[in-house]
Amino acid sequence: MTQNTLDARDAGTEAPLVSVRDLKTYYADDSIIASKPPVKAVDGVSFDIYRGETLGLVGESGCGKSTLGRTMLGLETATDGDVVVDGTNVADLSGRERREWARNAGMVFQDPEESLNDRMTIGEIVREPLDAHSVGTPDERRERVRDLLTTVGLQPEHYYRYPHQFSGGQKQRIGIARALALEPDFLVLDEPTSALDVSVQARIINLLNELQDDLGLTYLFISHDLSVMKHIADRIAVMYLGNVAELGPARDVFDDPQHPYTVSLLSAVPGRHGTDVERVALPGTPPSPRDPPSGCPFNTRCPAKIRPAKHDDLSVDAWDAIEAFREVLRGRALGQDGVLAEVKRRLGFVDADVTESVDDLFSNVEIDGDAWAVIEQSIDLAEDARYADAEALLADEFGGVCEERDPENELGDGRVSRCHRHRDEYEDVAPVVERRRADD
Ligand SMILES: Nc1ncnc2c1ncn2[C@@H]1O[C@H](COP(=O)(O)OP(=O)(O)OP(=O)(O)O)[C@@H](O)[C@H]1O
Repeated sequence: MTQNTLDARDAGTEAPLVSVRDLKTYYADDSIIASKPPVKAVDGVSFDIYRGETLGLVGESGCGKSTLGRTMLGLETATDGDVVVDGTNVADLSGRERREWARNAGMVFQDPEESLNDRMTIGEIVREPLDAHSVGTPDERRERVRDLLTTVGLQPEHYYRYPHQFSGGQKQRIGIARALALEPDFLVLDEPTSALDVSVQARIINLLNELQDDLGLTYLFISHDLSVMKHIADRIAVMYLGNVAELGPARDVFDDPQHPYTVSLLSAVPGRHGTDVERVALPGTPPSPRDPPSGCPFNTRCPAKIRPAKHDDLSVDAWDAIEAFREVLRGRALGQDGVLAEVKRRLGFVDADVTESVDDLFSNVEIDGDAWAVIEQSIDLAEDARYADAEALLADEFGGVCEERDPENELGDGRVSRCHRHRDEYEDVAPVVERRRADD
């Protein structure tokens, strides 16, 4: 990206190529028997992508990256919100217009093995979009394919070969040539290097960077791997459970992460800037996108969660035990069949698994006074299979602001970090994470 582009954006005079506003993509459960809540794969995402830039989208598996990319291309239908490309709302397009939009955008997929049809020649694979849109004469199309093969670093003679004759990196070049066939302005690159060896990854990233400069392309580059982003992204959006937790210029996100989730992701990148950043291990697993937590989506695993002041004296071990017990309760509440639970309650059933979890979690930690009284009440409810009530009691007592309210973006200057800790009344993220890690 040029300095002029950056200046224009800073001055607010450059219009974005793509604007995503409060985008939601939910997958409904179609089964008639036991219908569950929808999977909230993308749950209220907003950002802009400017012409000629690469926005890196990073996050753990299942956080909604692919769904977001596919929705932006009109390959999934948004449940709510807008994707506006060059002033046109993708959701409003239909028929011919949607085909036209598809022409101006393309997608490169993770696994070149799977995305290339082994029974077609390379020429046919790359030519397919040109044939589908009846671009030029057959001779012109063949010529264009030969040019495209050269553009991505292959040979025109490869036209009549088959995918199995190529290496992983070469196959990804074929996938890129195909995505470029219709001269798109905007490309979604979904983990395009994840299936490749590190040295091949670097070559594909170089190719993508060169193509961007030569053809003025705009990229959404999806990866679960933050270290890859360093080599390609101008800005980075960090996604967690269907939401963007943090977004900012790549260098700022790397050098000065603001959101606790980014802090923990970065701590897992080996040898970051040669520093010896200690790893922040996240407890538990991401919650189900069918049943995201209330308040901040990251609150169930956050290493900097704001705790209610009245329980300031509880140790890190005590908090870990309480959070782990709450996760057990949430899991059981989610898997609970209402009728079966009612029958168990009436029969005076005691949930032995809960008793075992309680022994496991609480036998070696000290929790006294009011806090323990509430935990005991919750254990009684859980042993009666009243998991949701047990969890609600703990949420009331130990929840705090992170569970009560979804944080807004609390930063300015082109950066986003949705965390309550950026407000003046709370201590900053970094010292809290550091202290809790030291106490661990
Ligand atoms: N067609 C579908 N029907 C129902 N649920 C889906 C569908 N596609 C994705 N999901 C669910 O939506 C959530 C987000 O999935 P998505 O593939 O977008 O995440 P991701 O971050 O790209 O993960 P990965 O890196 O593993 O591909 C997951 O819980 C996934 O199981």
